[in-house]
Amino acid sequence: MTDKKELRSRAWYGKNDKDGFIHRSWMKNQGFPDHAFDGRPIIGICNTWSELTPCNSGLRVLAEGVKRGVWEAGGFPVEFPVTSLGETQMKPTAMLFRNLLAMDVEECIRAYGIDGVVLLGGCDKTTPGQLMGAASVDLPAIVVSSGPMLNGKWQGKDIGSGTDVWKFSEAVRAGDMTLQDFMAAESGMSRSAGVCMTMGTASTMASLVEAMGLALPTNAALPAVDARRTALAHLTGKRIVEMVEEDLKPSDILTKEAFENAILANAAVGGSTNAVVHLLAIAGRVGVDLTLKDFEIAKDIPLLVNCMPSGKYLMEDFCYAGGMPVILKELGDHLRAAKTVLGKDISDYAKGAENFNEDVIRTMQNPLRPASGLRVLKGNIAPDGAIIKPSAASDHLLVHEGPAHVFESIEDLKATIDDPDLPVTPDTVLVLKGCGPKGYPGMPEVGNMPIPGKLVKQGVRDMVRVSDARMSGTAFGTVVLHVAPEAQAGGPLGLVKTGDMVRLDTLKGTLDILVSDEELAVRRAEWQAEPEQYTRGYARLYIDHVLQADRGADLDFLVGKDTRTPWRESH
Ligand SMILES: CC(C)(O)[C@@H](O)C(=O)O
Repeated sequence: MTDKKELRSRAWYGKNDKDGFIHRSWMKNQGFPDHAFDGRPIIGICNTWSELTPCNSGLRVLAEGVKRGVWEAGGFPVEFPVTSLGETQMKPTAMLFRNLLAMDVEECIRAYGIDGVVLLGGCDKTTPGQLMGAASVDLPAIVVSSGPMLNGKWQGKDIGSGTDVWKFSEAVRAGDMTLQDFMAAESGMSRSAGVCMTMGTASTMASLVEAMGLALPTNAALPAVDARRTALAHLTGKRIVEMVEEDLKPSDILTKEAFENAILANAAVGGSTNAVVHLLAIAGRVGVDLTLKDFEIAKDIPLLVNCMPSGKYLMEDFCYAGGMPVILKELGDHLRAAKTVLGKDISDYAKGAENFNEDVIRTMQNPLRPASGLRVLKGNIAPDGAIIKPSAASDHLLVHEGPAHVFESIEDLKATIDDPDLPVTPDTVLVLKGCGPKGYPGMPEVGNMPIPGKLVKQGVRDMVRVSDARMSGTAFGTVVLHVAPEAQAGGPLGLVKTGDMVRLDTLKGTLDILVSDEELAVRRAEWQAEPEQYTRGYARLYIDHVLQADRGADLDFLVGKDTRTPWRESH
């Protein structure tokens, strides 16, 4: 007799009837011996590898590392593919499909006879999509991230994914860089497997995964092609078998405190604004009451990681300086008590951490910026909130008043932004509508609008920009994002007109247009939503059910979880 809980996989592979025969026999066509089905933990390796997701192109190697570890620990590893989302390849935006991936992951984990799962992801949306899906089933789960690409190199200098693309393309528009050089830089920027080697969204999410204790220490920063990442995958395979034995589930790890640690860490690393929608969506799955207001806990956390876009180095440098364990050590008492995949407190990740380069990883006493947390804004054009990343903004624009120039759509922006007669000055506030979850659809990374051509040529590099869009985690500028509700959902952003005075006060946390309520009521009565362009399939489902940015842009019917094991057989 044993008091051990019967493994979930026994409902598939532990039966001596027709159903057990079917489940085992067909699996045996891959050469798995009888003892693979002897009651050992079966570990799913949920792989988002795809040639169309360059960030995840190294995941096949890591999957093999995980398998070695699972076998070594006495488990049985089975790899399965799920939808993969190539951030830089998908139109209109990979974000449209994050919830589709989450559904795919959730349904696969639930439908298959596995006891625990290793999530192999890394590209921006694959990390949150996998976590959302896994949290909704709540089997033991652990992450291995793709890891960043090697530092970009070009003309003897380090160049960073995304961040330098935005800089170079503005330089071309300003006439400061030749098109030939621009094209040549492309090959030097992406030199190995892995995700953006700036602190973009992918590395941000990997850093937060580590800060939430969902992956083994050092997972965030080890370069994708560093052999130590394959060793980490091996160790992760060993650990997930133990986690199944301990019944250590996402709901044990993803507490409110873990989300608070992610928010604190996001400030310290100068992380992506996209973390906000992803953390809110993951929290919704596990039933943690996380709101935009909770992001304010980090407003006085200093910027410690000197990586682009907020600083100058890249992820390889961050890794060699000591990586996330050093950040967790610096955060020290700010960190909340929270259990990790190791079954211990998160503070355990910081033990033995050593800072090998205090310019790359600053100390609390000598930060890059004294306060780095994202700021939440509210006001008459963002009643449910908007966000701004002060560490990537220009100090002189953080409190600003100026006339709006409105782009009614992304097409309007693209057609007019380089018009030499565009009526804008450096004080103008650029406002873009129609780029929220329903509007685009999918809430793309277009919030960091280009500076109007005539101003770029005058040397202007930043202006206040406001939209219902997101922006790349690698981008910079005084950019107000995620305005909720979005214009297409009837939010007051849709009522802004060119010439309205806009007041941004990042210090007070406000964003308003100086237009009377009466005038706004008149405009509202005349307002009409744009005609829908996506009328079928998943996009239709998405538009009908997506929640606004302040609720993580999940689908309304995916919030929460269902931890039941399917009880009906397939034959
Ligand atoms: C650079 C990208 C594609 O925009 C994204 O990966 C991000 O960091 O947000």
